[in-house]
Amino acid sequence: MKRFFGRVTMAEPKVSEAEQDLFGGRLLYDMGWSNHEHARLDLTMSSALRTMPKLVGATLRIAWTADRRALVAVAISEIGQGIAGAVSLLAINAVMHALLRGAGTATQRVHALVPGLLAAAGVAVVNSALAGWSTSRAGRLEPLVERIATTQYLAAAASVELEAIDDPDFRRLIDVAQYGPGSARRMISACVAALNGLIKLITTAGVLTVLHPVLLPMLILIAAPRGWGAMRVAQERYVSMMSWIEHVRASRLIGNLLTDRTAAQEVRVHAAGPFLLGRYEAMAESAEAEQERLASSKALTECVAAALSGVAMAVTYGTMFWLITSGHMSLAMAGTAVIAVRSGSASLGGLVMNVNQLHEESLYVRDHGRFLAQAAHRAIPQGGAAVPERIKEVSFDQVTYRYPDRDDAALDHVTFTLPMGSVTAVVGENGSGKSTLMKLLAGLLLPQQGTVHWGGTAVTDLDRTQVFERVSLLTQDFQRWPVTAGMNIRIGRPARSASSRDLELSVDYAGARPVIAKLPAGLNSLLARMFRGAIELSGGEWQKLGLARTHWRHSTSGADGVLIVDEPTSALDPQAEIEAFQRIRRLAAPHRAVVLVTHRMSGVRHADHIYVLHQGRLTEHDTHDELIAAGGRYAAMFDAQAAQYAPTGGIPHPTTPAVADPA
Ligand SMILES: Nc1ncnc2c1ncn2[C@@H]1O[C@H](COP(=O)(O)OP(=O)(O)OP(=O)(O)O)[C@@H](O)[C@H]1O
Repeated sequence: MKRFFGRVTMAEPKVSEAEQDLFGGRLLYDMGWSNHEHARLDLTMSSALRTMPKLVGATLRIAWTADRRALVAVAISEIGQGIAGAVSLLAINAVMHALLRGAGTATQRVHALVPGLLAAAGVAVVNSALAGWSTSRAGRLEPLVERIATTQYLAAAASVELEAIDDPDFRRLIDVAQYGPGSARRMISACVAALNGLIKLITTAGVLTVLHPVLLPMLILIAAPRGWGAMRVAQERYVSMMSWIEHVRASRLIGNLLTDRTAAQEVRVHAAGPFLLGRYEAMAESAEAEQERLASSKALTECVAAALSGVAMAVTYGTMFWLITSGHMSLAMAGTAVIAVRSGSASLGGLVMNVNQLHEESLYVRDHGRFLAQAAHRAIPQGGAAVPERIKEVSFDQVTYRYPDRDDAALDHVTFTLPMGSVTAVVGENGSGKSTLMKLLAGLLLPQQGTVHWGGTAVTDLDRTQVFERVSLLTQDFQRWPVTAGMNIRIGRPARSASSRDLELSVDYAGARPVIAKLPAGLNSLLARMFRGAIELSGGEWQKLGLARTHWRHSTSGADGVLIVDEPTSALDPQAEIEAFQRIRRLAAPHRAVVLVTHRMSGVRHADHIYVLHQGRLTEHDTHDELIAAGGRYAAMFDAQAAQYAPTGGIPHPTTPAVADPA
């Protein structure tokens, strides 16, 4: 009994040898939608019904704002179909009466059938017209609702502070909310189907009650086991899915690695391919066994449900037989009742399934709503003071910043000034806080302590959109947009239209002319490997395009601003690197402050100011010559790199392998 009626539980799937080997144990994805585990497991009819109105209401509100006429049309046509169903039952009842209880000759009785049959045919025509109307209107609403929900999602994600994007909890919410729009779309069809089922059920129940009050509980008795069966199968499926989801994803991850482009070389040369394929097969086999178990369990549950429903059906027909023989019900009435019971039980079974689906989808719609609310809370504030055309300098005053999930500050009481027209270099070991400093400078992060001033005004009081307007970024992981080469440059200031000729200056500035000359359609060549005919550039060629983009952005603004260049030359050959540093230096103009972050000490020496960061603190500050003379951390870093090029530099000899080759 407990097997069928107890709570659905499942043993934790055994960690396969392959998972143990590859991941060191069970893989737990840091994905938001595993948050649904508890909500999904709580998938009982009562909990589904309790939360339903609010969640359905949220989707219907989107539909209402999207196209209220279409929504009203769907509602009217569904209600109309329900009424048509009831009228059709009454017409059938009239036909039964004329056939079984009518007086007169056979011809006269057949004639008496005609009005009832005509009414039934008319109702069927109206019913299918209404169904068509509903389908067409719902077909308009569904994509509209999905589009609105998707646009809301994308707009909200793009408008939040960078800090929110770095926050793991918020990232999880972004992950899970992406399923909301698709669910909202499916909720429309599930709502329509549920409304249809509900109205049909109410009208059938009404007709049955008119025929004989005892038939209504009988109807519920017949449909209830099927509803229970559907719910039970769904619960088992969810429990299994939630228990196996990590396993399935892990095997998919392994499978993807075998086709992945970046892994392709090692898959072949290191023979990682056959190794991973073996692990993939082992993991897939255990997932298949679970699918088989689930299918057998479903078959068994459905058999039990059908048997219970059959028993209830037999009791109903037995009761009807007794009612007929005891003279409480006419034969004609019984005929109508049989039809009503059959259509009513189908409606009830369908309704249970639809409510079930609504509940499932509504979990994702709820996450979508939660994401929109939190994103609004964490959005970059609109408005603020205008940034003056001339600001003379940008300065940091005792600025401290700590990432949300970190104990130590990435930047600790940092104070410095960037005058317009200067080139400032920031150096320091990995993780010393250079990139964080750049994000604060760009207004992407706000200090938790201290102030960043643009001119005389704190960045927190300024209109952030205007602050962003004054910043140009060229970071080591700059965006390689999957668009044409020309658009990859123009997108530095996308609002401004530009012809190929307009972009030429930037192309020349970045030394990218040979790169463009090699492309089949010049600036019009598509740089997106996923599309047919697109071209792939090398890392260094991409960096030249990135530099051209930065130039385009700067050359299209005359106001005071900051150019942030973070490791711009990591992929350039030595000659291109020297030229790139010279170009970056030339970018310092009276109305521009250039900030350069690099580990290449040769590119730093000509900067006007050099700041050394160590564990989030500014430890040294001066010109190259002064810092070398001081013999501190900067001098040590410079000497270490210079020593690599010294003729006497020792090259380590090959050593005996630490792990002996197997004999
Ligand atoms: N998004 C983030 N979330 C949490 N911690 C971060 C994040 N970004 C950086 N950190 C941490 O902040 C510290 C400073 O990182 P940052 O990237 O600013 O260093 P960096 O000097 O630019 O390093 P590198 O030279 O390697 O690029 C590091 O300890 C790093 O792990």
